[in-house]
Amino acid sequence: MSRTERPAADAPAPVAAGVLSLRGIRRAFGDHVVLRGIDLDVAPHEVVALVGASGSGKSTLLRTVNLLEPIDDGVILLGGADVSDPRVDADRVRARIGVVFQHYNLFPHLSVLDNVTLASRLVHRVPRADAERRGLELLASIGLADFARSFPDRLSGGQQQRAAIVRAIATEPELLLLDEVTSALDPELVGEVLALVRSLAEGGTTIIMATHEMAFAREVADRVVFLDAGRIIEDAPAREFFEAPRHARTREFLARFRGV
Ligand SMILES: Nc1ncnc2c1ncn2[C@@H]1O[C@H](COP(=O)(O)OP(=O)(O)OP(=O)(O)O)[C@@H](O)[C@H]1O
Repeated sequence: MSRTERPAADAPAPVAAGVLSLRGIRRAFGDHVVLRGIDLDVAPHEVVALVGASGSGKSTLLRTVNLLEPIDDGVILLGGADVSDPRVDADRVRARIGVVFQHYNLFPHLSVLDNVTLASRLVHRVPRADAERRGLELLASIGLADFARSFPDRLSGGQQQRAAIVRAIATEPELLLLDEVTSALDPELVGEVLALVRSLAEGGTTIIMATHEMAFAREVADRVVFLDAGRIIEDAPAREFFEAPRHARTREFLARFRGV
């Protein structure tokens, strides 16, 4: 299912424009300042894990990237273009970003295949036959081809979440945002969803994933960004983040995840 192979580990840093750059992102709900000036750059093929305590602002940050949450201040560059400009068509920006939330939001009244192909057909105007061919390939790649014509309620939670993930990549987005995609699953279903995320990461998909799965972040992410009360406290290569965190707040946070 990979679109682009990830460059070899020793390849030079990509010279292409970053996929995403955030500068000074600020968001408050009334007096509650949730994002306090976030700067973040994501390069092509990078997998960034966004970690932090509950309420630290991870979901809000992902929602701002997808323009689902307005910002009070700052700039969002997607592929080098300022998409935080109020004159920008938010739907067109969203069409370039795949998003999967904690609760798999498949449309219950559409077949699994229609769910997977909907955005391609309606937003990207891909002919139905082509969209369905691609959708079936994607469903086959996650072992769900036999459920293509079923409604989502025939699937387990893990199967639904995997279908939601392939739906998000069916349009070949520039960036995939995953917001705690395993948090609502029974523990025995978590592994199958993480395996799919791992294969996308290995295939070169650019991903930002908010997660509480520290072992997974350590294994799959290139970088880990630690958000604490709306600020990025640490932003480091995954190995360095877990083995030699620089900040006391990071160490405190990681101490809660024994065995990582
Ligand atoms: N629409 C809203 N109105 C008011 N407060 C909000 C709104 N959305 C988020 N918040 C607040 O913003 C803070 C950050 O929430 P957010 O969901 O971004 O945190 P999080 O790090 O993703 O947490 P979790 O790990 O529990 O999902 C929380 O205090 C939350 O109550």
